[in-house]
Amino acid sequence: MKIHVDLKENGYDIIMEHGVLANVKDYVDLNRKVMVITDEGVPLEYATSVVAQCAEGYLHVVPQGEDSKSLSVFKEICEDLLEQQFSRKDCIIAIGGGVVGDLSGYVAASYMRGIDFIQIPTTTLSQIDSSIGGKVAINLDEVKNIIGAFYQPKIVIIDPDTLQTLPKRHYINGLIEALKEGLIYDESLFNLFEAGDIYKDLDQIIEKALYVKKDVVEKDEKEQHLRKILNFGHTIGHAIESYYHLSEYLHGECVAFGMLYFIEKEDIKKRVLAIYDKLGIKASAPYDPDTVYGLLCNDKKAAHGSVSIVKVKEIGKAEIQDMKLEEVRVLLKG
Ligand SMILES: NC(=O)c1ccc[n+]([C@@H]2O[C@H](COP(=O)([O-])OP(=O)(O)OC[C@H]3O[C@@H](n4cnc5c(N)ncnc54)[C@H](O)[C@@H]3O)[C@@H](O)[C@H]2O)c1
Ligand SMILES: O=C(O)C(=O)C[C@@H](O)[C@H](O)[C@H](O)COP(=O)(O)O
Ligand SMILES: [Zn+2]
Repeated sequence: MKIHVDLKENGYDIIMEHGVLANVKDYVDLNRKVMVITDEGVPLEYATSVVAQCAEGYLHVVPQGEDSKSLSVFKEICEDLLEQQFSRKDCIIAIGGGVVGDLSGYVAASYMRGIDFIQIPTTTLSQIDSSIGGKVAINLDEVKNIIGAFYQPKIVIIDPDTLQTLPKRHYINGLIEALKEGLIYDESLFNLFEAGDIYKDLDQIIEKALYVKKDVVEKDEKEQHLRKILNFGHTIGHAIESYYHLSEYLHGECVAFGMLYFIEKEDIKKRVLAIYDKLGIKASAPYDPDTVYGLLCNDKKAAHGSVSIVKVKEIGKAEIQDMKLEEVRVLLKG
């Protein structure tokens, strides 16, 4: 399957094909220096099989987990590129989840003010969400994605076969971003979670989620307004993720917490909670409201005492409403 993301200067294709990892050379110019970046939790054969297809391939493995989205790991990769004398005509390939993709993308956006970047996502989250749309970033002092850029990949190559080795908790974690997209944009995607099978319907879930993100990013690449809907659940979700030091709960699990605060109707909330039960995920985590409030003020949608909050009043439809931060503090206490 091929989906084209149509952006004026920097549109690109998303290729989704079982077994495509063996043929990356058919889609990407590998006759140059290529730095393949992965993390230690991703089966190494995924990266080595791509390095083997390169004229001059290099492999950089980072530790798994959020701590790799850091200035220190960013610096290590940049130093590696410099040492191997990478030029502007060379490229970076990210093979992994959202951590590897966000980190590698920010390196690609920064090194020599930008070199080619290719995403080969290997988690449900990165195949559904993080590999497209161009949001690349690292964390700073446990604040999520506070240093970053909008930097689109040249191509995204999705091999669903790589998900076969993904641990179940991470498999479920990534699906929450697709559930989010069903709630804010595509009721048929939501219905797949309510009535479908998250294993048998996986390709359909990924495809529908990709079309949601494609549609929204094409309309508002740099998140001036509409794209904020993709941040549904993230205002409180990111704050709770940081509250737990980016380690206790996974990103999608925190988004699941955050979404519930802004689903207006009780009957819809009940349907979402039934899906959480089906997925085996928690609906909340204990926290100190004032601490979470302090973290929430770092939200990139906040300014001058207010924050753009995404709300769902009907399934498949999101609204963006500016709320006083103080109102959100009251909500957190309630
Ligand atoms: N840029 C965006 O638009 C965007 C969107 C959503 C989330 N994110 C970010 O993505 C990150 C979360 O990404 P994630 O959930 O993919 O986590 P992750 O990148 O940490 O990967 C999850 C775990 O699975 C392992 N893994 C990856 N692929 C595997 C495979 N095929 N088989 C076995 N193990 C594998 C990794 O080593 C890691 O331990 C967060 O930092 C979040 O902020 C970014
Ligand atoms: O693509 C977007 O826009 C999103 O908001 C997707 C989110 O799922 C993702 O977690 C993103 O990284 C959060 O963006 P941020 O601007 O809050 O860091
Ligand atoms: Zn997210």
